[in-house]
Amino acid sequence: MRRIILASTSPRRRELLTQLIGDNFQVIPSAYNELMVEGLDPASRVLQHALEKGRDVAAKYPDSVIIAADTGISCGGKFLGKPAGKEDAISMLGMMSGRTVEVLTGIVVIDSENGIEESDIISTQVEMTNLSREEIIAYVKTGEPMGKAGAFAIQGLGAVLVEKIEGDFCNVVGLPLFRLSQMLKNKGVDVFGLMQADA
Ligand SMILES: Cc1cn([C@H]2C[C@H](O)[C@@H](COP(=O)(O)OP(=O)(O)OP(=O)(O)O)O2)c(=O)[nH]c1=O
Repeated sequence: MRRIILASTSPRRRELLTQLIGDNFQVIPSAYNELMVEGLDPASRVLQHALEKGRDVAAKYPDSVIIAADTGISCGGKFLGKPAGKEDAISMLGMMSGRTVEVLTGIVVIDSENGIEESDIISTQVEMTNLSREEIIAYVKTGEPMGKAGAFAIQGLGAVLVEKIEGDFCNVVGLPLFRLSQMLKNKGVDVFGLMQADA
């Protein structure tokens, strides 16, 4: 079975990929600095970041299947990434309060044996509830917003902020598992077969 590598530092992405293929992968973070790409629209930005992360690891690990992703929020066309600190998190959540935002994940699967890349941008519409400043400050004080695009975690306490979504839930967390399963199949990775081996 080909070596599968998740090019990510995200514990959430690791958990999501485990849901799909068990422990049949290695985690090797990319050395790519996400700050390097500027001036792109939100969708192009997450795609470019995902591609750069995947290519960085693919160059170091031949004969593998490399998975990389990048998630951001488009709020009225403005890109929101991970908050720089508590004040930034408060500002982001205030901006999103009562609005429908677009969570965008750029996803890439690279066959580092032949260099063939497959990539996509998956969008989930997320309707945020109205939040008072007191609620926002209380949520930020839990610490959950840090390290999360848009300063919330839908899979955690952040569920309280989300009235409804339209699209893939896993995509909001950080890996669009349905689309990823299709991309892995195109690279000869049979997720059902892998999980049978683990059963
Ligand atoms: C919107 C949202 C994001 N997130 C997290 C997933 C990602 O870890 C993070 C998105 O930021 P990213 O910059 O995409 O990912 P990362 O820096 O955490 O990890 P890496 O680049 O090494 O893959 O936000 C949630 O956990 N829940 C959510 O609801």
